Amino acid sequence: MKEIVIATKNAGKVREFAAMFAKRGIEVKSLLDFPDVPDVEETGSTFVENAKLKAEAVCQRLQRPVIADDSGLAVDALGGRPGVHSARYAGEDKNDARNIAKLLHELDGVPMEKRTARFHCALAVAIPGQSTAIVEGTCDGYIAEAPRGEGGFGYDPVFYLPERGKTMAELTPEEKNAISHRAKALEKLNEQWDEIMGEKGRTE
Ligand SMILES: O=c1nc[nH]c2c1ncn2[C@H]1C[C@H](O)[C@@H](COP(=O)(O)OP(=O)(O)OP(=O)(O)O)O1
Ligand SMILES: [Mg+2]
Repeated sequence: MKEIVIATKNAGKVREFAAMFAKRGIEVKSLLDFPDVPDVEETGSTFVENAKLKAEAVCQRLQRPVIADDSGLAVDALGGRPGVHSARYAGEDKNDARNIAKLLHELDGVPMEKRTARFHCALAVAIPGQSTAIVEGTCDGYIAEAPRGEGGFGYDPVFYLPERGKTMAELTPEEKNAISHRAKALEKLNEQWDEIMGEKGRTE
């Protein structure tokens, strides 16, 4: 396999997948390259369900192997919210800055030790004629009291990693791609690659 389609229009995800698959010599395409593919409604109640919905709909349409990523942030003090609603937390327009502002507002007055949170990533791999495979990864941290850093995307500027004394947005792309929920899910996919991809997985 020389090329894989990621069923996303999120440019931040595309950048990270492109960097991580480049190590295997695989080129990443996304729905930004297939503008005619309609949006898939994320009607599931879990990351896994939504990743499956996206991967299977786009695989059905393109008739080739497709990976979808459904991911988000679960904050303990908010009972796991925004969770699967992370992208549209502050409104349908999926605005990162407004999502962060809403999150900080909801956590106003909550002390640092109670601001524990976790990023989740579910990856669904849909291949024509096969059952869909799922891998997952998580990354633990805290919600900072103010945004910091320019890297990454989404909630990265407020996702604080105590062991580094930095937010996810203050890491280099290489550093983020070594520890993120997405990187951990991809590691699991790598371990199962031959099994999942079969003949299609060969690099030649
Ligand atoms: O590494 C991350 N660093 C920061 N924030 C992140 C990360 N990973 C996911 N997130 C946030 C962004 C968005 O608010 C939600 C994903 O929502 P999610 O539906 O999976 O993606 P999306 O709608 O942006 O693109 P698409 O569905 O086309 O893949 O979680
Ligand atoms: Mg989405």
